[in-house]
Amino acid sequence: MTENSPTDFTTAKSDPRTAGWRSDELTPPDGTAWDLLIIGGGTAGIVAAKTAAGFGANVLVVEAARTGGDCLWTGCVPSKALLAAAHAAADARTAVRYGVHVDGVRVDFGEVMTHVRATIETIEPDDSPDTLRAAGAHVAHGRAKLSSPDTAVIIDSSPGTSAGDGVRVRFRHALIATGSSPAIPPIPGLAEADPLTSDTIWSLTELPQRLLVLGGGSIGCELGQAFARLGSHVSILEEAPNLLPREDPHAASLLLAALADDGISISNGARLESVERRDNGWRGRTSSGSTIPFDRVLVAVGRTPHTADLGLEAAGVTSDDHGHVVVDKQLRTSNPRIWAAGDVTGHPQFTHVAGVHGSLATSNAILGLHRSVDTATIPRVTFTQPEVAAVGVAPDQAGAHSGLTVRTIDHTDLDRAVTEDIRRGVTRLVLDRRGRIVGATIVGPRAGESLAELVLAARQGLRARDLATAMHAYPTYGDGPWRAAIEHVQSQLHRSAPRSVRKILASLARRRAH
Ligand SMILES: Cc1cc2nc3c(=O)[nH]c(=O)nc-3n(C[C@H](O)[C@H](O)[C@H](O)COP(=O)(O)OP(=O)(O)OC[C@H]3O[C@@H](n4cnc5c(N)ncnc54)[C@H](O)[C@@H]3O)c2cc1C
Ligand SMILES: NC(=O)c1ccc[n+]([C@@H]2O[C@H](COP(=O)([O-])OP(=O)(O)OC[C@H]3O[C@@H](n4cnc5c(N)ncnc54)[C@H](O)[C@@H]3O)[C@@H](O)[C@H]2O)c1
Repeated sequence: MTENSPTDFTTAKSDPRTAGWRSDELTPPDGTAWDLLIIGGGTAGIVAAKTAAGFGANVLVVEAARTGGDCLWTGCVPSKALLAAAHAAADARTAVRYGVHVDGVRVDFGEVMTHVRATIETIEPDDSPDTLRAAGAHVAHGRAKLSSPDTAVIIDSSPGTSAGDGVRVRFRHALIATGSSPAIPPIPGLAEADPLTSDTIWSLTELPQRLLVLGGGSIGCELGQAFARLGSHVSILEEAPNLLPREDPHAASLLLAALADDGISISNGARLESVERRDNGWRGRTSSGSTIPFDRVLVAVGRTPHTADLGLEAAGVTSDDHGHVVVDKQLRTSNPRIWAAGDVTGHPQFTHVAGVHGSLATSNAILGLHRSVDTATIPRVTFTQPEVAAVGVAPDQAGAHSGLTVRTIDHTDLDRAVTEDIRRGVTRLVLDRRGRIVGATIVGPRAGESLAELVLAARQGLRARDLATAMHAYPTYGDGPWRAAIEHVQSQLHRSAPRSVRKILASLARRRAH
């Protein structure tokens, strides 16, 4: 796998190449060592910098490109802005099912991308160098490389500056928060087809007519659906038997049906073997013997951590076979002075994880705390329509653990889903022997929002009966988890209650259903 380097996307203020970023003095205020040197100014680095400055520490953030990182410039923010436009187009086209006729839906891709850029520019000030300085951190533009267990060299990489030997800085603690880049598999002919990635797709000025998406994970499904709804003919090729292979297969099958409704051709269980040029574009050959014609290909097969040229060895920091920095539960590396946070650690790659990591590692480093990361209740949401949201144990994994029960509520007769005529969806709760919620998967509109109470429940060890006794507003999608919890409580009562009580419960359940 090779790495792609990020490309320019906007001309917003925190891009040093367009705004003449000013680097702060690299000598620490006490003249000896920085309390915390942060390498990388993405989500993990930014949260760490604000946390450390809040503790009164002398903190220096070194960022090689633009503060804000992947999430702001090429990840969550542009992808959700693009999806908002795509979903609006699809809603307009399908409004006819409510008797609302929206004739002649036309997508202007240039205007869609203007909306995407405007979204970034609105959020960008939260992550800018000036905001970090206002919080009390020092910010430098440059590439940092660890040079010993307590020093790093910072090389200014702004255009017009000569690389030179760089400036050596000393630190009491350092945080590696260098993130990751899209991986490109070595497939014959792929490089010649100038593959797009989540870094470069934002520079498109025209909608590709035929887009091949390699990988049916979060990026492949989100961007595949976005481009299909904006007007591209999209094919998704996923080597695993299901889309979103980390999620419950039932959830994946509902998403597959929705993507097929968008006109997307999906090939599961097949690999791309080679790519060759054709007169009118490109053609991919798959391991199942089929061919896929396309104009552009988007590669979304996972990510490579940024550790290749970081001086890990000189600093005594261990990395694993994939290049991820190895950390313990407290996010400390094999060098006790050095910590790591976010995508570079190999923990689930989400902005909320990067942010929590940044705060936790900094508190442990600066205050000497021993807080551990919670890996059991990390929420994950794929922002397709329908959304696929999950936390904890996936329902299909429940069988692998003893004593777990799955409660499933199909959305076909969930009143809110019926009123909106969006009945393709499901809520599944995974409960342990004591009825505690240890996992949940929801597919449907705003599933990410519905998930929040289940994340809290799983984190706090709440039981189905706690959820069942909390009144939920009618009609909401929150009815899905509520009904699943009630169903569980009822089944437990049925098991233990005498026949007369069971009859009363059954009649109550019947009345509730009417
Ligand atoms: C298309 C897409 C959509 C996504 N959508 C979501 C979503 O909806 N929700 C969600 O939770 N997550 C989403 N993610 C994932 C999320 O963007 C990442 O998990 C998150 O941004 C990781 O943050 P980070 O701070 O670890 O790394 P990054 O944001 O990558 O920051 C690392 C920074 O370090 C800098 N750097 C690297 N090496 C050096 C060096 N040697 N010296 C100095 N600086 C250096 C880089 O320039 C970069 O700015 C998405 C990702 C993609 C690609
Ligand atoms: N909504 C969100 O939170 C969100 C959205 C986008 C990205 N992300 C984060 O970004 C990370 C990277 O996203 P991603 O989609 O690149 O990775 P991913 O790991 O989510 O999915 C990659 C997919 O590509 C498949 N694959 C791998 N090699 C392949 C090959 N040669 N041919 C065909 N398929 C192949 C894998 O089986 C997998 O399903 C995700 O893990 C996620 O954490 C999050």
